[in-house]
Amino acid sequence: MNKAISKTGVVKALGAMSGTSLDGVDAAIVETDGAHIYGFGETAYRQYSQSEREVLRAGLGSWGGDVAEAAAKVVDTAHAELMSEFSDYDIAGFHGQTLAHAPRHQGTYQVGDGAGLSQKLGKPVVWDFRSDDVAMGGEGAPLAPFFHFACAKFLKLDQPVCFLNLGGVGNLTYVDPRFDTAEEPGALLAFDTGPANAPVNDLMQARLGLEMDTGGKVAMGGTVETGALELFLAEPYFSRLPPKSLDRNDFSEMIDLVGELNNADAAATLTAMCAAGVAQGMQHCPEQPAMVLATGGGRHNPVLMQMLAVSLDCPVKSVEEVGLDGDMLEAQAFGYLAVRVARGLVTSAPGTTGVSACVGGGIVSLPTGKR
Ligand SMILES: Nc1ncnc2c1ncn2[C@@H]1O[C@H](COP(=O)(O)OP(=O)(O)OP(=O)(O)O)[C@@H](O)[C@H]1O
Ligand SMILES: CC(=O)N[C@H]1[C@@H]2OC[C@@H](O2)[C@@H](O)[C@@H]1O[C@H](C)C(=O)O
Repeated sequence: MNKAISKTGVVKALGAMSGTSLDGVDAAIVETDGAHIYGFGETAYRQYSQSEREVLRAGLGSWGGDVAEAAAKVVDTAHAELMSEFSDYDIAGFHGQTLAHAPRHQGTYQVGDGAGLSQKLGKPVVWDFRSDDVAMGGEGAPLAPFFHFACAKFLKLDQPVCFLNLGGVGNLTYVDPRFDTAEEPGALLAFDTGPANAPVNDLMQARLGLEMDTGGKVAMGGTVETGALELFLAEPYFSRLPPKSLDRNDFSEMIDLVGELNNADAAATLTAMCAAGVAQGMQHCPEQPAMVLATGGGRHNPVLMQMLAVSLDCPVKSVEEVGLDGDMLEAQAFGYLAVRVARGLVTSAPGTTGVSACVGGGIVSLPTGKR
């Protein structure tokens, strides 16, 4: 029996996530029994410094070795600092940083030492969420869908909706809250839609030394180059049926498709590629959702949001419009999933990662003396 937390009842979980954008670590409290959400609590953010970000960037694509070890140190330090700001919680969920993801080949690789973090925080820590799903033949991502299902129930929604995370990579969860549980076939369909902000960020970095196209200001003055957009949509990824997932750099060559364009046209075209990947992906939804709820940093980009509004057949809203926190949803997701793991509940299903049967996963590390 797992003694990380009590077997039943509502607990406070602290989730922490370091996403593909490499901007920083988000941490947030969620109150849950592993099935339902009862409330959300404190949140915090710790930005990576420029030099830390460079170490992480150097580690991307590696499956171990010195660069990965250096990245792991940055991840461990940043998480320990940020999560130490919290004390009132029962268990933590630690996603770590994905350095590489190729579920059908080498697997999936998140750095970060959950056992060490548990010692530092003096709390049970759940980590390595993705490996078991991949070992069972799943994509290992996305994992937020079970949390999205719980959010839809928390919001008392009674029609299908989509959660659309616009991070470095985009991922979509179709949720049908008319089902009782997330495990039931048909309750969830999820997949990565394509690159979201990562190519635009890379373009801004390469051409202007900027981290992002803040407010879509560069893209706003540009014209979408339809030839490049068509070449992008011809990528075999878009004709694959979901579930399916991506590595951050799977589409890094997209930047070459806009190489000849001026900054504004290039940014507009890469932004349009993100929206087009989502529109393409939406065709896989079993029913037209009542709305798309956008979360992640891309929802702050009005150019991207406008492109989505034009290309999707249903309203597109920020999750804030229904009372959720779009900067913290992924961190909350890993807090929620930590409780599921600790209580032996599954965290993915055939409809979310393509795994052959519902599967749990994750390692539970307990601080010394608390076994
Ligand atoms: N004001 C803004 N204007 C335009 N883009 C923005 C703005 N704020 C954030 N973004 C974009 O959102 C990105 C960060 O998004 P987010 O924090 O959701 O990513 P992530 O969680 O690291 O990625 P993933 O979900 O793929 O793991 C930034 O790198 C930037 O591209
Ligand atoms: C392998 C990996 O880390 N994937 C991330 C990434 O970032 C967005 C998208 O690609 C999604 O599949 C996933 O993260 C979210 C939190 C998830 O697992 O739901």
